[in-house]
Amino acid sequence: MDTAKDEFNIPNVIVDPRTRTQYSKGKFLGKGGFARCYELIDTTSGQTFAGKVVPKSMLVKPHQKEKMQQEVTIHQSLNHKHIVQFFSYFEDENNVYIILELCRRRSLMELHRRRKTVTEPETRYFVKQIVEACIYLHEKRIIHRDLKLGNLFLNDQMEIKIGDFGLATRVESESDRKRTLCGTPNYIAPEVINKKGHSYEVDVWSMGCILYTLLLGKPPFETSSLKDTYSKIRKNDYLIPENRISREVVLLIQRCLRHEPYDRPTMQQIYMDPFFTGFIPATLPTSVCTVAPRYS
Ligand SMILES: COc1cc(C(=O)NC2CCN(C)CC2)ccc1Nc1cc2c(cn1)c(C)nn2-c1cc(Cl)cc(CCC(N)=O)c1
Repeated sequence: MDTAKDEFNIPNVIVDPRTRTQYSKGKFLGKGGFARCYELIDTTSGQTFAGKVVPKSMLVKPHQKEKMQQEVTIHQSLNHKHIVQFFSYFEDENNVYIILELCRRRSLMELHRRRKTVTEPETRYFVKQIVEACIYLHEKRIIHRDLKLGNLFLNDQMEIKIGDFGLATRVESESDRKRTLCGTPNYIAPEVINKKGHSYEVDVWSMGCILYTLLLGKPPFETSSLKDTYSKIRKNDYLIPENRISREVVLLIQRCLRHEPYDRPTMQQIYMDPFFTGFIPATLPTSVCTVAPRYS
């Protein structure tokens, strides 16, 4: 067995001791938090996965171990068309490995960066899939808490797959309000900044930010400093140029970005919103990663 190691102590052949599956290490895909992500190829089936690799040297403090365990426990429990499939989790002497569904078209972040704004039919197509997955999560009493373009992965069929449950949590009861969030969500809700209790409504807030960013080309509260962004979020200070997008989606964004959590719609109510009565393409070509589609 080839035990050659590169600078990150990842052997070129990785073995899952439980299933005895052998993976060869492929292309570096990117990094996030403590993790580095690689293509991992099952040497028997030839199937390629996204392998998140976390050095154990990064998991020394108890709360870091607990956070990793929480991510695995939650992600392992999920099974939905629009959520990244969790396949396996194992470790060797140096690293922890999480074997996940590979999404070859990367994420909405790259599409957004390339396209700047997307059309309303594309937005309905993507957001409908995200909301279906969130209805499933909230029914299982799970809050994702870090819905953002970079966590909304895309497969070769241009289907959405929600990933990265590193900030996700389980709500103990319907009245349970979470008080802590260790980490900094990208589209952070005001009740999290103000350290009030928070719950499912933080994912709805993120949906408002995602809708705004896809359609208008930049996030609603963006400034040059985190402090100023937090101040705008606290004051609910954002503008929607109403002449550029339809009335329905202006109203939907405004409802999702209401300062008070209980004033926001549930995911089910978003799903039933008039915005989704507009044209929704059944599929999208991969060309939308670079150019707007022409609807026949
Ligand atoms: C073929 O599939 C992919 C390719 C690429 C890619 O082309 N990355 C290039 C690699 C070379 N450098 C120079 C530019 C980016 C990136 C992601 C791919 N797929 C891909 C990546 C995936 C997943 C599924 N599928 C999952 C699940 N988790 N992660 C994951 C995990 C981490 Cl820790 C970091 C990143 C990178 C940040 C990001 N949001 O893309 C991703």
